[in-house]
Amino acid sequence: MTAQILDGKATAAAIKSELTARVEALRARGVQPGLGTLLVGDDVGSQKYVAGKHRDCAQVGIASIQRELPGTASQEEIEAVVRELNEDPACTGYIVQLPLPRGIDTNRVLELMDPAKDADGLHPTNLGRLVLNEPAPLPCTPNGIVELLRRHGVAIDGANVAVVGRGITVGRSIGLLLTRRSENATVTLCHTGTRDMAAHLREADIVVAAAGSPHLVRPEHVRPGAAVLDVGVSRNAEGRIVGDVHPDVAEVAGWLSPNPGGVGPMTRAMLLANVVEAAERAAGTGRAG
Ligand SMILES: Nc1nc2c(c(=O)[nH]1)N[C@@H](CN(C=O)c1ccc(C(=O)N[C@@H](CCC(=O)O)C(=O)O)cc1)CN2
Repeated sequence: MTAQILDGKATAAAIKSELTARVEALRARGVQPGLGTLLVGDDVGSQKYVAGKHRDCAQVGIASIQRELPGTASQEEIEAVVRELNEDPACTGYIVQLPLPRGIDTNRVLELMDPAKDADGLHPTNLGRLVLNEPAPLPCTPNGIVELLRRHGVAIDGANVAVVGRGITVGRSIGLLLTRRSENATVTLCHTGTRDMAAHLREADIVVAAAGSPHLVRPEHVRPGAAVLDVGVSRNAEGRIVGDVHPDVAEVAGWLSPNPGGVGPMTRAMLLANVVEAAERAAGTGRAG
């Protein structure tokens, strides 16, 4: 068996073209959505992701507001920019690029954000709304994974899903999405304390590998025909991306997301979707109420 590709690049392009039409409709009503980003420090990966987010904005007609601080910035300096973005009327939604430098209290920064402008869906109020099944911006990578599976016709309803990794942007939040009635999956969250990860993975119809551990998921861990999503990003000596999924998994899986070209572009597309949805909600034309 050679797995079919869960093509994030092509799917994100289709979503962006749908969003372009929605942004045009907003602009026709005098509403200009604007995405703000706060990048702290000089991590090359983070710089690249933020640059990609602003390129996407330009493509779909969303305005860009870019704020940068050096890696030496204090908690107070970071919080001052967050307050500015909360107040800036041109910024209809924004993100704080993660991770923040060591020594910064990330939760305090996220909690200071205006939840109505939280384009990442990571503010505690919005994560709480997700738990309560109330309308909220959804965390971008989990939402991108759900959309990628849906648009490729992979069944989620009733599926056993094994997630590897308990980080805030993916592992901890994806279970909240996938166990909603609308998705209806059964989710097992594996982490470094899990006794027999292989046993959980072998039971899964869908595997989400988000541990940041190169080639952690190997062919012998995967049930033939399963869908495997490779979210982890590590870099080799040449700076190339190495995912969490061993390339030989393609011989066993039914579906596989490439890395790069899978979940990354979907993360960016769903960020734009959150910005557009928030602007639509504010303009009284929202889909999500
Ligand atoms: N505030 C946030 N911080 C972080 C998030 C997040 O959702 N919100 N997720 C990740 C990084 N991330 C988004 O910020 C992200 C990761 C990867 C990509 C992407 O498009 N990757 C490309 C490859 C790019 C490359 O060559 O390096 C791909 O997969 O094809 C976009 C966004 C952590 N931080």
